[in-house]
Amino acid sequence: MAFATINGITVHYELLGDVDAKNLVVFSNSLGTDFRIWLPVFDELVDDVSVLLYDSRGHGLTGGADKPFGMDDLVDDLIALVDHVGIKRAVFCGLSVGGIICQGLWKKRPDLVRKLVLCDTAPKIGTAEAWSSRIEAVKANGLESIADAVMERWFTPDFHQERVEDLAGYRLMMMRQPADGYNSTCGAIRDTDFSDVLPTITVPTLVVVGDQDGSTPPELVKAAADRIPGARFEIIEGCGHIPCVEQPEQLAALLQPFVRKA
Ligand SMILES: O=C(O)CCC(=O)CC(=O)O
Repeated sequence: MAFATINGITVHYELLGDVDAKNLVVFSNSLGTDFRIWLPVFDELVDDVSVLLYDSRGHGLTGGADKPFGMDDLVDDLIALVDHVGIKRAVFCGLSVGGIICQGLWKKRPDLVRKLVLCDTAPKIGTAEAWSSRIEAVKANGLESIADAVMERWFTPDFHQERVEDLAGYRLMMMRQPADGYNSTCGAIRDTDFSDVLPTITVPTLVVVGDQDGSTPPELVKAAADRIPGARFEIIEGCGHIPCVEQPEQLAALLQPFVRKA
């Protein structure tokens, strides 16, 4: 558990392994989660893969929820954290809004990126109307009022039935995010479209999606992969929006050889 002051806010991060490791992966979390979503994947990784985990602005133990922020802030935080830790180049793996942040990182600082792993993400997610009405619902009635609908999108019916305790835990994780941080992140997603960035990506890129993702469906994610020259697209079976939680073995089995390949 480590903290740094980055761009005027406290950022919570964890470096597991060696900052100079060739196989270093930086993970960026999704809306309504903190970096613990990646721990089931970390458990599957072999010794020569090191990881940097962090909570994005307005989420987890990272500050910044008290002032409005946008995608530029989220991308600048990742760049500043990577510089702070002393990483020269790494594989960046982002889930959903975390994947959008990684696209923004590629746009601003391609020198930092060895490879990209984009999970359940797209250059543009959802419509402006849907994001604005979600923000209004959270302002009016809090995160609990949307929690059940979010869980339907995050996890498959099998997960709901068979992993009742985990479902309750991840529901709590979502509801414990600061509502203002959640809403600023919704606004950042609403106001971002990196469609023109994808064709500029020149590093090896792996794009994955859960076959039952209710937030960023396979067609949307496949369309994103199709815009990235040479990108590999893979579907994770029996999985909703959060493969690192629902199918960590399948995600690790794709991620690990991709990261380790010279
Ligand atoms: O998960 C994200 O980062 C954004 C996509 C989304 O809407 C997730 C959800 O369904 O709440």
